[in-house]
Amino acid sequence: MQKPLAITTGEPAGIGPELAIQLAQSNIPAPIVLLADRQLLLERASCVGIDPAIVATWPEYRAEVSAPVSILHIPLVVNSIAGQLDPQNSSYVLALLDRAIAGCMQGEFAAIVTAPLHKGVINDAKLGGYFSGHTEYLAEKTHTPQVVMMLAGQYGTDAKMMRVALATTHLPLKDVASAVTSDALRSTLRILQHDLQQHFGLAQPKIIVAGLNPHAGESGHMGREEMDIIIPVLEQLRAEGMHLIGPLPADTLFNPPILAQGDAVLAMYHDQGLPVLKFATFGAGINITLGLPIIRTSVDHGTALDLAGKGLAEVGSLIAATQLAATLAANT
Ligand SMILES: NC(=O)C1=CN([C@@H]2O[C@H](COP(=O)(O)OP(=O)(O)OC[C@H]3O[C@@H](n4cnc5c(N)ncnc54)[C@H](O)[C@@H]3O)[C@@H](O)[C@H]2O)C=CC1
Ligand SMILES: NCC(=O)COP(=O)(O)O
Repeated sequence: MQKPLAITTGEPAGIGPELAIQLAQSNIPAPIVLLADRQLLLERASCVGIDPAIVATWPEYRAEVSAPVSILHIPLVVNSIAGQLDPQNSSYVLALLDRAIAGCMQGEFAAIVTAPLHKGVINDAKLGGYFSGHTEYLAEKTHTPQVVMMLAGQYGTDAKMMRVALATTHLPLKDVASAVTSDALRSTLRILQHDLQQHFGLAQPKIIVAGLNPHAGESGHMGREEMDIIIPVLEQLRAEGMHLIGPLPADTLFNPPILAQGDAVLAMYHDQGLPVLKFATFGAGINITLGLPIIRTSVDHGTALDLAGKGLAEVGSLIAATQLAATLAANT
């Protein structure tokens, strides 16, 4: 049998469990295993008016559902109420991830697809060590020195593809400039180019690189990171054959004619690139972690505590992330 995709259902008080149930009813071209507390899934299914008809426990499957689905039961620490965070369940959220990572590394699962978790409540739980997000946690647990966060989605009436990768991920804004070093930028661009070639069939990807400062530093008068770091790195990598455009001012590079010149944008920080991507593609965007030894995709949204347990959350992003994981797994 085809190896299944592991779906971590994320923060139990958020929308992840009910979206996972909806995903299980949709047409996914691969078997899926939902990592969750079984009772939580059944409760949230009834909240949103779905009879999930999933009784199989991984590694069993029931063939009569549209996609072969099973549940890998991991118990909650305490009962979870939709919309109400409880730090006591943070170890449960990490246990879902740890099990999925171990299964992927050992060849049990073909890929991990993550429903959203809540970074704040995991830190509130004080489990030892700062928790930045899935991206950094996956890098640490797979012993990967550097990964790249990229979000992608279709936008506009002609369904153009927008891909936005980040040079830095979950950092306080005050720490961003010092994190944009020559070494980090070089390896980010190499990982981005490699994975665009390997996973997205782009033989010679064109990457548009944003500046860090307003107007890309205005020739050094409005910040020197472009002159001192970004431009030298781009020149070096162009000499190696990479097709790089920029650094361009971030406020104008998302104009459609400029965007059309590249296959992906490298933004210097989270809130430089992602607001544009999410504005354009929200509800169907995908987050993919590049540079990992395993395949990991995710949704473009968070835990949406305001919608949890109400059946109002859109499942499009989780379906898109799962379909991409299935495609990447089939091509690997
Ligand atoms: N992959 C992940 O695990 C991610 C986790 N987060 C985490 O989620 C938590 C909450 O973040 P927020 O900034 O409040 O963002 P959020 O995405 O949870 O919510 C922002 C707004 O979008 C709406 N929304 C979100 N998902 C939706 C969906 N599927 N369908 C319809 N409407 C939806 C919410 O109702 C809310 O109005 C934070 O702790 C954040 O770190 C955020 C992004 C990704
Ligand atoms: N806004 C995207 C985001 O925060 C993704 O975080 P994660 O996938 O690293 O948990």
